This record gives sequence, C-alpha cells and structure tokens, in this order.
Amino acid sequence: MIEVNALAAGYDGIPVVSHLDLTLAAGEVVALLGRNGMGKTTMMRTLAGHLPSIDGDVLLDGSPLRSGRADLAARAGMSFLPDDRGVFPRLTVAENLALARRRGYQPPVDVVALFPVIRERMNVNAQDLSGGQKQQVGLARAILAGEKAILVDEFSQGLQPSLVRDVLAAFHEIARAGVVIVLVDQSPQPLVEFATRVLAMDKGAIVLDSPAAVVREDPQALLDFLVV
Ligand SMILES: Nc1ncnc2c1ncn2[C@@H]1O[C@H](COP(=O)(O)OP(=O)(O)OP(=O)(O)O)[C@@H](O)[C@H]1O
Repeated sequence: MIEVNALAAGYDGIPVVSHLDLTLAAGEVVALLGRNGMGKTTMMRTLAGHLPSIDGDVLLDGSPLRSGRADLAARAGMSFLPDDRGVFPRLTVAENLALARRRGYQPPVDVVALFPVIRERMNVNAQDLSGGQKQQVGLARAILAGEKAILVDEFSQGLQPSLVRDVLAAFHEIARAGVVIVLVDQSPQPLVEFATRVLAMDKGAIVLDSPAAVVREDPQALLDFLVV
C-alpha cells in the first residue's frame, strides 16, 4: 500500500502538485491520466524518490520513505519506470534483468514468457535495441524489482497494441498477488479498459478518483479532464 499525506511536489521549492492525499492499495491497477503538464510525472517521481518532496509524507506498507532517496524506495520494493526507460545501454538484456532481480522475490508472472525481446535478444546490448524493445526490457525490470509497487510513466509508448494488452493482463495478475500498480499514459485507452481505478490530474490536483468500471459506463466525466 502507498499512502500519500499532504504531499507537495515540484521543482526548486515551487510546487506543481500540492495538498495531495491519496491511498493506493495493494491489488489496485491505477490509471493516472491527465493532459500534458498536469503533474503526473512529478507525482510519480516524487513517490519513487527520484525527486525530493517539498512537503508531506509518502509511506510504503506503513513505513515512511525518505524524500529524494530513490535507492531506499527501490530497496523497499518500489519500482519506477521513467519515460526514458532507464536501461543500462552497455549491458546485455540478460544483465539488465539480473541487476533488477530482487533476492528472494519471484514475481507472479514470467517475464521471459511475456516479452518477446527477452526470449529473442537476451545477449544483445540494450543500446542496440529499438525503442519498443527497450520499453519491454524496462517493463521486465520494473516487474522483477517491484515487490510492493510498480509505477510506470508513458506506459504504452513504443509497445505494439497486442503486447499492451498482454502486459496489462500481467499487471492484473501481479496486482492480485499484492502489488500496487500505477500507470501513466497519454491515451486513456486501453488503460481505462483494464484498470481497476482511474485518477485524473488537472493543474497538480487529483480531480477525479473513480472505480474504472464507473468511468467505463460514463466516460464523459473523464474526457472533460483530458480534452485540451
Ligand atoms: N525538471 C523540471 N523543472 C522545472 N519544471 C518542470 C520540470 N519538469 C516538469 N516541470 C513542470 O512541472 C509541470 C508538471 O509537469 P509533469 O511532467 O509532471 O506533467 P505531466 O502531467 O506528467 O505531463 P507530461 O505527460 O507532459 O509529462 C509542468 O508545468 C512542467 O513544465
């Protein structure tokens, strides 16, 4: 579970996101949506310690995470996949995966079976992969490292549509095993179709927080926050 209390996040002491209170439970697959520049990336980077918070607290399974300490958040079992995919370019796919693996943790899905690049290009350096293949390696790393939470920015970027669906189905399985999943994407589909909960951000605030089933029944409420 991730708990966020009165969080303020931003740059150079100037908040982009403020007064944020949120609880994300294990088992949830959360779609975090909103127009460009509304604060989604800032929020996720702050949760994962990649950006120091300005104020407030983030707790993972009840334990406070130290602001700006991505290393400690990762050690506690939170994985964050940034939009540049953060793979090590000079290491092979196999080495990239080995570094992400957590001792004593076996994810509930088999990443080798899920991602074609891992089956086919295991000994290739990450720098020689296409953007979509790097994305697959990044997602596999996030799954191997995210024992408690997996946060993914620009989720579907570079992924073929069939794989988007396979990975979303895998995230459901991982969530059911007790992990919090948070996915950001530019396009609401197919996240809304697969998520259990939808959050929309507008100007640094959560303006919609709804079970995904409700959004699927009445998409207009969400679209109001997504249309430019
Ligand atoms: N490194 C930075 N320094 C200063 N301001 C930044 C920085 N990164 C983002 N911002 C600003 O913070 C605000 C929120 O940006 P953020 O990237 O969190 O939005 P977003 O909702 O994730 O949008 P996008 O999908 O375009 O990334 C924007 O006004 C943006 O210009």
